[in-house]
Amino acid sequence: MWDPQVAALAEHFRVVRYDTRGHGRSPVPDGPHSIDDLVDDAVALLDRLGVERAHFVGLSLGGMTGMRLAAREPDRVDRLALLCTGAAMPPASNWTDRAATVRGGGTGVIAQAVVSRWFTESLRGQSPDRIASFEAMVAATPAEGYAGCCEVIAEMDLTGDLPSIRARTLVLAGEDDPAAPPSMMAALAEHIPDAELLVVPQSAHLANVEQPETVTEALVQHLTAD
Ligand SMILES: O=C(O)CC1=CCC(=O)O1
Repeated sequence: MWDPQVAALAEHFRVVRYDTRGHGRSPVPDGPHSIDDLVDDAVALLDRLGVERAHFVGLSLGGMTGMRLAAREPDRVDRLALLCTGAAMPPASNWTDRAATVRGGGTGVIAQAVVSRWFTESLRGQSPDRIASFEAMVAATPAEGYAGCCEVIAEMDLTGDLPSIRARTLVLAGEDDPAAPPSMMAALAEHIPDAELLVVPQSAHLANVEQPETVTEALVQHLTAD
């Protein structure tokens, strides 16, 4: 997911990417899981790598992990970048219904609908092969891993954490993101004390993929600024 940014970030930083539990090449532990479990995973990874303090960049569920990490473990987070995410995503039934659907039929049955919210209609029309590769990625995600993370979002409300985030924070929204619209992102920027909001035009939920130059430049600027 971060392929478009990694080379530019690696010019400045040691870059570590990881798959959230239940996704990609990470294990699918028994649930139920909570946002604190996802934070425990991030802290365990930092500990394993001997990293005391890091910048954290997260999109969607990764951003939720970043918010909770920065609020719960303020000494471990230097700067924070939150992309296309929210402190809560009600109603919970959207997520518990989705969990039930994938447990019943696998992630393949939702792949097309999910990815249709990740990119604008314009990109979907121009790059069907790219869209197909993201649909394949969703369809390859273990059903239990995906469902367990849907339940994390269903249960999660980080609204009370926002004022205690000390990290300087970039809040980056996709202008056309139906999942985390700019109004939701503006609320994050309003309640996190040292936050700046950037709305990226012509992008939906995966703004970093659809507008890679704009997002990479914003991240490098945010993470390297004095
Ligand atoms: O895939 C989606 O439906 C969009 C989304 C919102 C939060 C999240 O983790 O994914």
